[in-house]
Amino acid sequence: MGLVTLGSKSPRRYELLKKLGVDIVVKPPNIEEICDENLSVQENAIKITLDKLNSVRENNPNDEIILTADTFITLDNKIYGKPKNRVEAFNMITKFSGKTHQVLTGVAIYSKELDKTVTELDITSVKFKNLDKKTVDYYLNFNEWQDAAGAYQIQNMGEILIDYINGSYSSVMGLPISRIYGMFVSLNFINPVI
Ligand SMILES: Cc1cn([C@H]2C[C@H](O)[C@@H](COP(=O)(O)OP(=O)(O)OP(=O)(O)O)O2)c(=O)[nH]c1=O
Repeated sequence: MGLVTLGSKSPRRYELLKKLGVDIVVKPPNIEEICDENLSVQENAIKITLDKLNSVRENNPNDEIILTADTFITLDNKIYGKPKNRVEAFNMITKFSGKTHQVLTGVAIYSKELDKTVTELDITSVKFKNLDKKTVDYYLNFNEWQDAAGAYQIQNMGEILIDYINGSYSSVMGLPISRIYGMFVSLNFINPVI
């Protein structure tokens, strides 16, 4: 099997992709993540994922397989990315308290051999428990909010905030592994027939 260029600086994405047994080289994109107000939330998730893909492709025109992704959260038509500071993180988690939000993860994969790009969008629902101020502050002290869309990390102590999820756990972490397997198969990169 060939080498996958992972266009992401996220260590979670690296670990998740590794589980598929592929060899990986990390080459993060160089873009500003800008949403287009004329697009829907879903369209924006794919747009930013493709912006990342195009950036990595431009800088690495000889790479065979390039994968990029983008994760953000929506609740009541508002988009939540990574919080800039602890106050923003506190407000985000408080907004999610007792409610169900959607985690959107867009994925784009380019195959040079086929000269083809495939994209998918995973939407997973996450229901938060009713959280009092003390619990939110207790969670924020773990400092997981600093590098996660929505200010929590399901794979770490973020689990204490969650009632249940409906969808893909790996997608909430940053990469929907089951979908990516299907995308690799469709691009003939993984061949399940031995
Ligand atoms: C909701 C949630 C997000 N996250 C992380 C996954 C992503 O790394 C991050 C979402 O931000 P992204 O902007 O999608 O990704 P990134 O900036 O970390 O990396 P890159 O743009 O280089 O690909 O939030 C978790 O680790 N756990 C969670 O439960």
